[in-house]
Amino acid sequence: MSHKEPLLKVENLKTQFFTEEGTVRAVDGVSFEVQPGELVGLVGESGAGKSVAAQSIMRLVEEPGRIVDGTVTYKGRKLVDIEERSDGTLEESEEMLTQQEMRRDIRGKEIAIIFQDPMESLNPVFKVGGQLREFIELNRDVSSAEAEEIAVDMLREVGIPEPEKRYDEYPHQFSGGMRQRVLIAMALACEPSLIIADEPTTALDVTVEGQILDLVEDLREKYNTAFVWVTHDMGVVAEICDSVNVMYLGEVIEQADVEDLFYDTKHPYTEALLRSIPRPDRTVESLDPISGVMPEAINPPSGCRFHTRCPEAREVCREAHPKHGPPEEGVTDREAAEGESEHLVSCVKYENVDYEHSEPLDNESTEAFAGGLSELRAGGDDGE
Ligand SMILES: Nc1ncnc2c1ncn2[C@@H]1O[C@H](COP(=O)(O)OP(=O)(O)OP(=O)(O)O)[C@@H](O)[C@H]1O
Repeated sequence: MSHKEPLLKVENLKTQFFTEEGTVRAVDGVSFEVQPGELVGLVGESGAGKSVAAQSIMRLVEEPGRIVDGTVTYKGRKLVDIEERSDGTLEESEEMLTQQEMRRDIRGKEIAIIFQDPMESLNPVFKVGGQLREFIELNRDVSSAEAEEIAVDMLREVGIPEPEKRYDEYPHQFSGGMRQRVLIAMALACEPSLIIADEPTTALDVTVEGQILDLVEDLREKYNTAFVWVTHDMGVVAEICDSVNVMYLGEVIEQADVEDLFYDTKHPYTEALLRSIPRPDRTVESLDPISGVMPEAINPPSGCRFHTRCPEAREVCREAHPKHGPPEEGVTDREAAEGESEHLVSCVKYENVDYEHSEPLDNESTEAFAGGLSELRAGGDDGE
């Protein structure tokens, strides 16, 4: 979203799962950028496609999933460069890195990933220090003794008390927060330029989450590491993100700097997400969960995908798929989107179509308040 050369550029990324029930369009034309040292949020409800987008960047999508289109450029190298031909077959460019090159040059060293559940990433039968040391040895050109030294330093760096002693302990001897710190240590161990963090604090209680977010802020300043931060929690977004991509059913529907997103909100979905969390400038009484449950990504609604739940939906939203562009002056084509405005939104009400004259859709009667977004509300409530 800026004229500088970004660290990471994701363009029109599409990832689908080919299941017996049909094709799941998990990520459906997502574009965003990450500048060096920037913390970029990917936010949205469960099933929006955040995790699959994160996995796609690292080429870690598993069967029956496949990246079917798009480009991911990192420091000028093509992590993904796939084009869907008109006959539906896929063409990978020659520039696209092989899986071997991804393993050798990118994963761990250049881009590290932190998952929500540290127990998935840490082997319970090996000591924490040994796992950390092995990872460092594998990815950096150092001896075993040097790797051990770096590992202990990293444990200290992420705030683990008595790191020499904890080095010799097993994962189950660490609390959830401490385990997450170990994963952050592991992610940082090879001094990557980018860390992709997939809901790394969701399982933690609010106090520990706050400590981890503070730690990430400190480390980011020290190492100038950029982050892509996947979360469903707007409270987390407010606390640490520089810029934000709001996802709904596989699409980014609003992207902006964090201040603009919160104080100059454009998309009714973002508005709804923000209403569902407590904020200092709004009373708790006004908390309002989003009505309805997110539809399936196999059969996304026609037109604007949010129209079935949108309080501002009109007839036209059922038919017209909104373009992604700056909200001002109804500018909608991609050239304009790449111009001045850094705030992009996909909503028909900002386009020069017949929104004004279109009949409102009565969503409240068609979609009962089904109590969707319980997860989001829980995140928000905890944040109080
Ligand atoms: N292995 C799979 N097979 C089929 N569909 C999948 C698979 N993995 C993900 N999906 C589908 O892809 C879509 C996006 O899922 P994704 O996990 O990225 O959502 P998310 O926004 O990260 O939500 P969550 O926070 O629940 O992980 C969903 O519709 C999901 O059901």
